[in-house]
Amino acid sequence: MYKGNSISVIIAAAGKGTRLGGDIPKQYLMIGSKPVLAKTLKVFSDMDEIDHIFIVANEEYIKHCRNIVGSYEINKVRDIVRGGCERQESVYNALKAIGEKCPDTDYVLVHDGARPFVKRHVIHAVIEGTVEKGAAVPCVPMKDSLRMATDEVMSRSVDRSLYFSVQTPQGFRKDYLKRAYDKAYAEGLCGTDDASLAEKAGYKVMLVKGDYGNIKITTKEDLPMENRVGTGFDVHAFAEGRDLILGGVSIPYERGLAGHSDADVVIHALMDALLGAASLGDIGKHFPDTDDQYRGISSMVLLQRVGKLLAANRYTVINADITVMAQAPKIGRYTEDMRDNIAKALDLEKNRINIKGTTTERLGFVGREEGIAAEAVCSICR
Ligand SMILES: Nc1ccn([C@@H]2O[C@H](COP(=O)(O)OP(=O)(O)OP(=O)(O)O)[C@@H](O)[C@H]2O)c(=O)n1
Ligand SMILES: C[C@](O)(CO)[C@H](O)COP(=O)(O)O
Repeated sequence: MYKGNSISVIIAAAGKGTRLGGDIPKQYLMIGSKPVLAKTLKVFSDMDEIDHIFIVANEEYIKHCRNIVGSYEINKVRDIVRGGCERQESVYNALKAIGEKCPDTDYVLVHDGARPFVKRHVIHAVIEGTVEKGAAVPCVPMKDSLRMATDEVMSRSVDRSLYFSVQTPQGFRKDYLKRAYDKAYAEGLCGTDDASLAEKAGYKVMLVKGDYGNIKITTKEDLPMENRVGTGFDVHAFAEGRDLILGGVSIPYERGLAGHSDADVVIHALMDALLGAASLGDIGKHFPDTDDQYRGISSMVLLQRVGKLLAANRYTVINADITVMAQAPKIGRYTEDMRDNIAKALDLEKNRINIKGTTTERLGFVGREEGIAAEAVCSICR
């Protein structure tokens, strides 16, 4: 209860997300460990000022919505209402549900399910404005210069200080919003937001301070970047009669490394780091040493495949840092060529790859020159 008033929130989440594209509507995409819609709902559900939440969802996602409400412990959800073809129709359906299920509601906030970054201070400002003036919307000043297209090729500048970008939640006295929507429905009026319908019904709308971070996820550029790290470690023993291949470079030495493939320990550590960062398992899973097709294969070929696999999962490699532990031979003079090879296989700039060599001061199996070990750390994003 907010100062003796009951507040219901409509979360409009019945859109298809056509401008963003993809297999599922944007409100169900994951941001970190939570779906967009769960993040949005949680903000309102955790606020004492909010009494009731009504979600609007596409018919085929109502069950999924119910699961989100249960899994992410969203409280105060009174109904999940079927959406309409347009946002306006979806909100109207929820408004009718509020009338039936929570008739005690004094104020209604309407918020886009696709605005998960809304902050409490914006919601507070909207509530205060709504209680004071009957209708309030959050907005932010335009940052870019504005031009109005006058025909297909020409345009003229516009005074941007007169214009604001409007966000949600938009708050209204319930009777104002109901009247505005009833009128719009009866007269076939349309608006891109709730405030425009309230205005068409003759109500004045107060502007309150929004937040530039309160974006509506609309196109793929609006999705936050996901950064991940991975580590990889590999060891191969020296063997007589084999070539020594490190980072795709054939290094002149009296022995090579034993293995099913070319035993390029540097590339193996790197591939495990990349696969690990993307939660795609490890090289044993993708290129098992029980499979004859990988006998003697160049690890650079496998690295290219790992790069493609990451790209297919929309990951981009940011950088990789590799430490090669070898008592002998000294690898310093070959690291530039290794970096070139790796950058080429992953289609990256060379400065995203670093390779360092170290001895182990004659300690352990590396120190006894029984084999070579490599460790890789990488970071990827999507
Ligand atoms: N019929 C609709 C259309 C939209 N919305 C919701 O209204 C909000 C703002 O709409 P928009 O960004 O246009 O979402 P979509 O309609 O999904 O996007 P697009 O126009 O790209 O298809 C979103 O949370 C969306 O789920 C809704 O509840 N019902
Ligand atoms: C309601 C809204 O988010 C306010 O900015 C916006 O009007 C929705 O417009 P859309 O065309 O449905 O994206």
